[in-house]
Amino acid sequence: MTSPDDFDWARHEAELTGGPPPVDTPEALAPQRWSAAGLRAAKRRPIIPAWARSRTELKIQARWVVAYYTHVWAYHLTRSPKYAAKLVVRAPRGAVRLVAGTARWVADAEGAPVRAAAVRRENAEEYLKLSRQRDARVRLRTALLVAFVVGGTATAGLLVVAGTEAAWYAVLVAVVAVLGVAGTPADRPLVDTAVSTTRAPNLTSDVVLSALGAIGVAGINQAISRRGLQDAIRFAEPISRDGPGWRAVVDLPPGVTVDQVVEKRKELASALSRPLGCVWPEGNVEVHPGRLVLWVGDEDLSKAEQPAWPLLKDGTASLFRPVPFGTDQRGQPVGVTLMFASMVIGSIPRMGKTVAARLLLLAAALDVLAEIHAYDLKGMGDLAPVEPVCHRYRAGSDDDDVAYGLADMRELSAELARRARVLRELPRELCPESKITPELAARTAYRLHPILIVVDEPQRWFEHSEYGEELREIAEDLVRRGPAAGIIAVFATQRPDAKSLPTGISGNAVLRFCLKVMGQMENDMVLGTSAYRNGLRATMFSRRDLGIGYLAGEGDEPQITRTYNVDGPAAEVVVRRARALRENAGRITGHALGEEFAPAAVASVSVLDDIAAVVLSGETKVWCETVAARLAQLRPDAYAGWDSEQVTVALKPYRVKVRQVWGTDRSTGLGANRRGFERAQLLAAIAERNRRRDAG
Ligand SMILES: Nc1ncnc2c1ncn2[C@@H]1O[C@H](COP(=O)(O)OP(=O)(O)OP(=O)(O)O)[C@@H](O)[C@H]1O
Repeated sequence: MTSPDDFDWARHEAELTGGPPPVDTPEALAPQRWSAAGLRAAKRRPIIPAWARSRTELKIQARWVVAYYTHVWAYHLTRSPKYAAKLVVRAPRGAVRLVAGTARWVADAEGAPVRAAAVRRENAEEYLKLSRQRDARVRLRTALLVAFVVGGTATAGLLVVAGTEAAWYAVLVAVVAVLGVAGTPADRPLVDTAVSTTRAPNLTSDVVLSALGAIGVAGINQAISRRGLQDAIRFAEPISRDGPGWRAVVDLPPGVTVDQVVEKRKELASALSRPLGCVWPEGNVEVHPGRLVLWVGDEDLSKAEQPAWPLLKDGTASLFRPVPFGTDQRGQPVGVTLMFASMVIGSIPRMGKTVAARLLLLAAALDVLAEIHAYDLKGMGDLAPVEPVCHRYRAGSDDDDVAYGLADMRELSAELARRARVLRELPRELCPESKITPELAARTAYRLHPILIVVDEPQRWFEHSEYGEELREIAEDLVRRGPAAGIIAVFATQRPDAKSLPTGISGNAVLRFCLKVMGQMENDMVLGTSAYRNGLRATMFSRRDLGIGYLAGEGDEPQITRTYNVDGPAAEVVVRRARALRENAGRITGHALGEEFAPAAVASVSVLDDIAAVVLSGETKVWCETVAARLAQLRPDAYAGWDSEQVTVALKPYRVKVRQVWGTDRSTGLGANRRGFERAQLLAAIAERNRRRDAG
């Protein structure tokens, strides 16, 4: 027999009532109440708005207000004679209007139609009431008028008898001005407009709904046909002004994700009848994947006027703080904090990578502590403006250019090892959390200042037949371990594929700036795995969106950013100022100082051959640290500062396995297991390299 618990009560109840059992419990249907837990989880809005918290932004806003009102004031001042003439011409008409208006007011003309209506209705009682009211009004107003005329005449008489000539003119001007204003026709204002604005159409819920219904997303269309337009798509917040545009927050129908709409940005712009550069759909995955934040600007972002780079004319920068990089769609400044990060910049050709990379170099130039290494491997001279402040600089990708880069990268690799040692050994109170602080960076004794290396088109390094592998290994190592030691590596490429941006670089960069790309693979290469799937699609940018891209890694959320466009000549001016700052601070080094850097000698020696030279023939296994010490003795200019890590990095491209090997510590005479390799593997790697080299 069925027990009461096994009995399907819901089904039988449904059969009796003729409907399906309710899915939502009463609790789920009850309206939400305020709760302490809810309040604790609530997001607090900043007390002081973002623009007032940033000194740069405050400066920009203040500058705008001053510039705006100076313009308006100067504009009207230059037209004041014209305004005066207009007032004089309009004064007679003003006088007529004033007299006629006063007469109508005294005679209570505005009540005439009501009294006439009472007459037409033959309503004697109402007419009598209205007449009495009119008589009282006329009496009062006539008395007021008489008093005003008597007072006015007496004042005028007093002025004529006792007033100065200046007072007469002042009164005359005032009277003419008042009459002129009174005589101004409604359709021809007295003053011209000092600024012209083109108001874009307002964004209303109807416009958004019908646009979303028109872009051909199957899930939206099905929901609309099932539930109707108004019920299929809901607005999570009221549509509001947000900067120079409108912001609509929409919950797409269940099952539809934001990336489906982002993909149709062009169709959406067409459905909204707005230029493509005005329509910016984005997701808010933190809420749910169907939460669409649609920002529709008044002006095409690529055409909208952008403020000048805040550091263009004055100011200095610190790489420990965000440096001005661009503005978002709303015109708000976007900064980039370079310290403790590596960065990749990618896009199809001619979208603004070099301008973005140069901007970072300019900011670094204005931080006198920063040591700059710049590589323009395209060789077009785009980075030439920053050459006067570079510690290392090279344009081009011929063999000797790549050799120069390799020599520098080896130096940086050794510097990385030195810094790691210094940071390890520094007292905790000086270096909490083993992190470089601005104070530590400023202390010359430790040489822990920020180092920025920017490589434009790094694939030309990585594809080099002889040095490519080693360059790639060091670059990956710098991206991985450099940030913690204050070495910031920035790679900008127009070919974001595995060869140009090896996974060791693309996977480990903290900051990412992706201008227009053509496909999902390049998109994810620059913005990170799954970026495309999460609706972060730099494919939506058009070819006209120069300098506009997704910047990820700076804030909580990736943001659309349009870089400041500092062109070559402007960059030169900034660098002149930066060089003067650096000269004053005694911070001109390396290339900028005219120092000879002998890359050919350094790079022409092969690390592999040098390692082979220091491994003795009787040693079957050798520790990396032993090799590092011997290399430093062999060629101090190339290997000073090397430790076990550098030897590991140098051997990696040649597939010599570094693992724990048994050996004897010569200083203590004790045996130990430490990182090292087998000589046989090293010799095999050299043989393989020689074979490949001979094969061409
Ligand atoms: N923020 C910006 N605003 C307006 N125009 C820009 C902006 N950034 C770059 N541009 C323009 O875009 C064009 C291409 O810039 P840039 O040389 O930096 O591109 P690129 O991606 O480095 O090109 P390539 O792939 O050839 O290296 C230039 O004419 C530049 O003036």
